[in-house]
Amino acid sequence: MGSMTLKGQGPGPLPPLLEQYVELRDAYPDYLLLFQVGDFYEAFGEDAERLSRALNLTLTHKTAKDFTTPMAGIPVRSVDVHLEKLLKLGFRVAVADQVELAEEADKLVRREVTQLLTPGTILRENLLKPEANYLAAISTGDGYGLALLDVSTGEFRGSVLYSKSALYDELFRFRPAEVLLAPELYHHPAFLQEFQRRFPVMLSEEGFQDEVGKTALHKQFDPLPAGLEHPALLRSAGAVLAYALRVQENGLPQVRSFVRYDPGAFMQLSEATLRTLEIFEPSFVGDRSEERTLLGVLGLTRTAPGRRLLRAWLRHPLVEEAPLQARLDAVEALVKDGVLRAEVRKVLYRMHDLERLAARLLAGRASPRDLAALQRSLALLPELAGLLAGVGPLFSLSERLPQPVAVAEQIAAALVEDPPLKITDGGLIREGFDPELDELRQRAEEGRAWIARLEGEAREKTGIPNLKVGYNAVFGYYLEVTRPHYALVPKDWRALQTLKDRMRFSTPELKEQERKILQAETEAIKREYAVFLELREQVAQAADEVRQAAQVLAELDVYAALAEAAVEYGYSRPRFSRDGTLQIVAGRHPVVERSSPFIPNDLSMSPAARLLILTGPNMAGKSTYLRQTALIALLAQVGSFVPAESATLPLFDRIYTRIGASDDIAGGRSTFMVEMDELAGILQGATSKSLVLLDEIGRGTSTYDGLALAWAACEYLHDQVRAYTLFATHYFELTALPLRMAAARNAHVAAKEEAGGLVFYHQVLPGPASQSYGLEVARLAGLPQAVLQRARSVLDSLEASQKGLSKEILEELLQLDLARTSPLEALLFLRRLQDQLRGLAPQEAEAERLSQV
Ligand SMILES: Nc1ncnc2c1ncn2[C@@H]1O[C@H](COP(=O)(O)OP(=O)(O)OP(=O)(O)O)[C@@H](O)[C@H]1O
Repeated sequence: MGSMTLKGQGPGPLPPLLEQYVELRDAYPDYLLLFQVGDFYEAFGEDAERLSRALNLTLTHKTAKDFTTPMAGIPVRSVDVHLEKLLKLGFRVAVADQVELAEEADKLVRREVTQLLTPGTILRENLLKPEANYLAAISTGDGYGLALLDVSTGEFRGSVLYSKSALYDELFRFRPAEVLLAPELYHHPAFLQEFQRRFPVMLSEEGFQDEVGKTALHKQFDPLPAGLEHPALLRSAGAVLAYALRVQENGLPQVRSFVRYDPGAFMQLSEATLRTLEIFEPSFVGDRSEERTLLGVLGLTRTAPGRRLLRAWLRHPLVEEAPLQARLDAVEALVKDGVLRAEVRKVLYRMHDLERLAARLLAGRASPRDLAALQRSLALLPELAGLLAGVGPLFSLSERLPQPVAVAEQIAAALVEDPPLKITDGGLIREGFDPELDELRQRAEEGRAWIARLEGEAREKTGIPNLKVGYNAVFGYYLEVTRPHYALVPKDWRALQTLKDRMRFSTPELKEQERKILQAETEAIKREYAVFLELREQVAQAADEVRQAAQVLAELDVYAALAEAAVEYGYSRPRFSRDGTLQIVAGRHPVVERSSPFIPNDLSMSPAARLLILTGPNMAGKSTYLRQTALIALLAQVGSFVPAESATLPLFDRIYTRIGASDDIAGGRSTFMVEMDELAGILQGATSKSLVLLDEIGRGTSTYDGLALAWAACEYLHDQVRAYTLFATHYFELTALPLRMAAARNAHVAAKEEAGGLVFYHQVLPGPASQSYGLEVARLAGLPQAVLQRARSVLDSLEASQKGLSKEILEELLQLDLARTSPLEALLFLRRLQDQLRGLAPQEAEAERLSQV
């Protein structure tokens, strides 16, 4: 319990309302408490300040006798919007509702915390994005145990990672909304700092206390699922579950299994690769538009589960050929049959998010509308299965597609067509479904019919021609008589209300009928509620089937989306080579080509030609070429068609990219440090089956250091690692590498200097570039003339002083035939080289030597 204090001013005691607030607030110390006061959720004191800052709300003050404290509030009716923002900002929120009616004005009503919300455990549909929403936990002990839980679908999985960088890469793929760290990590300042920098999400060490995790696991699963034998994984899985159970107090019946997966079964994609390839998000900070990402271009799915699956496939490409061919077969079938594709996508468009629906069903939280949506979706399944049945590669989908027809029929028989959202207001259940309900409704109906007849009968009996029967909320049913006819009102009528020119009456019979109607109606609503709960429970029996249907549909949706993209954008089916051949004909960058005309380019590599040195002026298109190569390889291993006329590729185990400068100023690391860090990771991790893309390595330091590092890295990749490497560089010196390395080649991106300046062809051709056009690009960018002129003269003198140094010396060395060189000749040759390297002309060199004698 807290200290019962509230930031404020004045000597007075806390008023009772605030005392109640402080008590609840202190019971949930790590949460931001939203405290219902009538139509508003309020926060007070410091929390009011936090809330107003977070949501940009006006800060007011709550004032009592001799006491005042800051106050901020949000209207109850728009709470969802604000909750969504708070969760996104990483808050945990406790919602305290008034749980009794305010009967007297001054009485303090009871309030209780009715909901806990944290970013990683959201179940409420209107607070969720279509994307998966993961809660992650990490602990150590013979590697890192990583557990991930998506409460909204029940997906529960985990893995063991054996290095910190592998852990980060994996986390970066899943992008958890909230992370629990075991105490040994949470209290490790260096780790915590680095972690927070990389993943600015809600962090805590909760769920790891003593045995709560184990207890939670044993309660959830009996026996424990396989895969939890690893101690660190067991701890993390337990923590995730315990934490989620604390928030979702009604339990997590939607969590039915745990899957331990092996990251080695997928292509490794480092965090840098996911970023630089702009698969999910544009890397340019100022640009948040998703269109500029691979997902933005390919994301033609029509259902939420399909969208989540596409994301999952993109972040975990496969490394085995057989399943990829199966995916490609399915995509191809839908590419070839445009009518089928259109039909399938049309049906999918009408499907609801069955995956989350199944989770809500299991959690006992499905609303009448959920069931109606389920029914409509299930009713589409036979049609879909029919569409797929005749199509070879899609046949297995149709076979795996369950047909819970009985459930759909049951819902259709029980539920009205367009049910209300709430289950407590009645109007849910069809006539003729439940005899008891029908009877209650019948009774109410009889009462209403009696009242309907009453008007005519009473007019006749009393002779009051304009007598009316009416209803209002305060008095119930009444008979209304206007002033001129007051004398005709029978004695036994009881006056209810007198208005200006009319009076309202009741009779014992009317009251009796009214009571009957009311009672029948109340009971009917109760009965409807019970019937609905029963229906929901029965439907929940089919939740596993619904979930499986959702999975099959998601897969179909992804195939159809990939096929749609393939047709729409002119992609072709990739082939996989066994001998390591890589042959891309007319490859394109899938995202860049969407927004501007694009020049396709070829690429040809093999184990015998696996290092490509790519030169060319700035802006020529070097990094675009590197990126498109990576994207084509990635798409192929997702099972998608690729943006190329044709493409044959080896199956890569990893894609590494080191492209563009990514500063990490917040993390206190220079551009160069980040670059070297990433390079180190690549050189350590890459294998002969990896695709490595390096752009201007060594740029961040002095020219010679940079050149030397670039050179050495190339050599290492060529000789030791033997990875497929594309190396884009401005160091012209590196174009000499192919002279010395058997499997290295030169290529350049063509540009030509013309009268008007530099013309870019964006065309990749064999051989090195003729020169670097840095100054020309600078001129295009509009650098002042004076600066350009000065740069030109500096460049001239630099070039003069280096003249002959690299190219000529290398040439001479290479041409020297040692078998025919005497020791003296060799010595003289060496001296001449040394003089040249020192930058001395022959006469100067002679003079210097004489002076030394
Ligand atoms: N094949 C292509 N067809 C059409 N436009 C292209 C092509 N390749 C690149 N571009 C365009 O040219 C511009 C420069 O491309 P890119 O960034 O790849 O050049 P770069 O050679 O890597 O430059 P720098 O050396 O300055 O990094 C981009 O705007 C890109 O859209």
